[in-house]
Amino acid sequence: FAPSAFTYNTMKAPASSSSLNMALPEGVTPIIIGVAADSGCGKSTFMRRLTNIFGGDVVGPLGGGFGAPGGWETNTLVSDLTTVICLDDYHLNDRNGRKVTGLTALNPLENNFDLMYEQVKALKEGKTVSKPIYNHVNGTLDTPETIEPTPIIIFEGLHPMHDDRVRDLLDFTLYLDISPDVKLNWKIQRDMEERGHSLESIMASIEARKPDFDAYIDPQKKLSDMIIEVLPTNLDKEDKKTLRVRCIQKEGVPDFAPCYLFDSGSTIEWTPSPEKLSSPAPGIKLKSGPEEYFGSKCQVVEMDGNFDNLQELVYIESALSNTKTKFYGELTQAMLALADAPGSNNGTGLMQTLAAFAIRDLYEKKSAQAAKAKKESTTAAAAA
Ligand SMILES: Nc1ncnc2c1ncn2[C@@H]1O[C@H](COP(=O)(O)OP(=O)(O)OP(=O)(O)O)[C@@H](O)[C@H]1O
Ligand SMILES: O=C(CO)[C@H](O)[C@H](O)COP(=O)(O)O
Repeated sequence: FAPSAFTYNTMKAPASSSSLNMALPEGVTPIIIGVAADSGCGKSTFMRRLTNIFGGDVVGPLGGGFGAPGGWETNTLVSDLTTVICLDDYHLNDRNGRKVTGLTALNPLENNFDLMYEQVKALKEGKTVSKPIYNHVNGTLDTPETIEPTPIIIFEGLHPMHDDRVRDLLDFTLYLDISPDVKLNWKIQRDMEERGHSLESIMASIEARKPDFDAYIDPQKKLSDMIIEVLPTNLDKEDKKTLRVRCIQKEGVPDFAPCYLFDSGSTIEWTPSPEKLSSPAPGIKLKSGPEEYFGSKCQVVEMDGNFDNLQELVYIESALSNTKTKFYGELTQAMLALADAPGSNNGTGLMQTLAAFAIRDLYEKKSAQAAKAKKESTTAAAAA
């Protein structure tokens, strides 16, 4: 049984709190990434792309054994280098408790930011923590699980950037900004077609969450280093399925150089040759250039439309610079490895994969800096 990030919300952790993930190498400070999005906006899919880039087996939460008698639900996903922690685990009250307060889980008052801060800080310092678990099946707060730090720790969920103390600890932040129409389509696909919910209940749930989403979740996009915006296509106003995806990358983020098409600083609109990249109607168009996003200077790469043949993506890869890949074709290869994942024929998969390479690059730069600093301090100590 090979676990995938698609299943991690329902995996069972072993009753034991032992962990099989790789110990943190001496002197390495974990890098901490925040990924913010509403529920049902593609976080699990993105996590799957990210852990795929880092390689190593996804050993399952706390080292496998899930499904063991007496195991419990966990939201944590552990692989060799990465640990993905779901911030739902920091809900203050269980589902019944929220019925009493009358507040939604999106409201900051329903989340324990003091504990979140303490645990993000401890993990960043290389310490082990005992983290609560929010059980989405029962709506209960379950027995905490032991989390040991790995070199990369990802905090994904509703509020990674809401609390200043937590935000200051994050080395890189990402927001998945899914437009309301697209969000509804994805919800219908999952909750109606796969989970048997009615259209009315899906619409009612989105409506009920909207005020708190607007007040507490959406504002985090302004604070993010990278925003992946998913919108309906501009190529055909009648087309409700095709997506336009924009990767908004802030300038001036330490150790992060934005990706662009053809020429840095230029504004480019590009319709790839249909001989080299076949696409179904309404076609495909790319753009790249500098923009302002809520007062910050950014570099934006955009793809509108779908492609027919994933192998041909290498043509687009050849036009992209600063992808942080290690060899030509690695981007296409990473997309091909997860060809079955949602968004593999459009800009959502492409931009998520670019984000994953950016995070790998950041990790490698920070590790190299830590190794250099350690060597210098050892040399200085020996000389003294
Ligand atoms: N790029 C995409 N293209 C098309 N559909 C997508 C894409 N990403 C996600 N979806 C759809 O949205 C659904 C939710 O995606 P996913 O489970 O990754 O979101 P999530 O943010 O992890 O959700 P939750 O927080 O509720 O667990 C998927 O089942 C799929 O139907
Ligand atoms: O927004 C959510 C997840 O990101 C959930 O609504 C929240 O965690 C509460 O969960 P549930 O609805 O299963 O009680």
